[in-house]
Amino acid sequence: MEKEPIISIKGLRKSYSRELILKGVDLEVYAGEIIGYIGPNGAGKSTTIKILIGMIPDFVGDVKVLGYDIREDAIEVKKRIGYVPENALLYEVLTPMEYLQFIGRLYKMEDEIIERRAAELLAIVGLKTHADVRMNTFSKGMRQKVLLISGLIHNPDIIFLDEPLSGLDANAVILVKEILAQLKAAGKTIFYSSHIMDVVEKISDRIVIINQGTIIANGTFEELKEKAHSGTLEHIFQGLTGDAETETRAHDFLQALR
Ligand SMILES: Nc1ncnc2c1ncn2[C@@H]1O[C@H](COP(=O)(O)OP(=O)(O)OP(=O)(O)O)[C@@H](O)[C@H]1O
Repeated sequence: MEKEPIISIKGLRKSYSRELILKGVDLEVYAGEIIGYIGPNGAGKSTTIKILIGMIPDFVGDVKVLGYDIREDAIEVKKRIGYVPENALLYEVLTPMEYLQFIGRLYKMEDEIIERRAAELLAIVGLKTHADVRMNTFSKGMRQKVLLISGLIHNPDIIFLDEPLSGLDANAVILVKEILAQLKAAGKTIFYSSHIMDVVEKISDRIVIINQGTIIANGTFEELKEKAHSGTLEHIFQGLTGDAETETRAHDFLQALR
């Protein structure tokens, strides 16, 4: 019997006002995969992820996550998934501990478990001494670490990460990469969107490239490399998304400053 996908997207179209942003996306993701979802600025990556997590309900097409229709059973899906955005409205008057308590309670976790996990996770990412400090003084990277924990604290089955490394220092990036690898080893499914190509290249089982609302490539890094006759994901990306005149554009930029 064929395995059922854990995420199934069929004929997904999404417009903002009258502009068609997603132009018929079809994609299946299987349990335990790490999907690297990449594309140029404005291609529709965040829009796809927001639809998958039930944040945007008005779209055309069929979207199933964990077997649930996302339009009909968004609450069931939300209980079982985690979402780490690039930027989110952190309640800055709160401390990380207060914020994580708030998030944990939304997931109906017991206070004792929330506190234990939050304390452990904050210590692991180097925020032990900041657990009870208001976040309005935090750097971008410190906020990002809190967001990362808030997306994982309920130990979800599928994790959606939208540019999760934003603002993180090199050590934190290495730590997050290792955490993702271990989450995969623990059987989790990871849907990962980022512009940092070398990380996507290293961690993804499968890379999906979206350009102007359409999926233009879907395969393992090795498969994409073979098709594109190119050595790095950065070059494959550049070749497929058509921005080959970087040098001329940089030159024009400087000319315009004169
Ligand atoms: N709420 C909104 N209202 C109107 N247009 C929107 C809205 N959100 C996104 N868009 C538009 O939809 C398109 C896709 O945006 P999206 O955020 O999905 O792109 P992305 O691939 O995640 O880009 P980036 O790499 O820059 O984060 C863009 O043209 C954007 O301007």
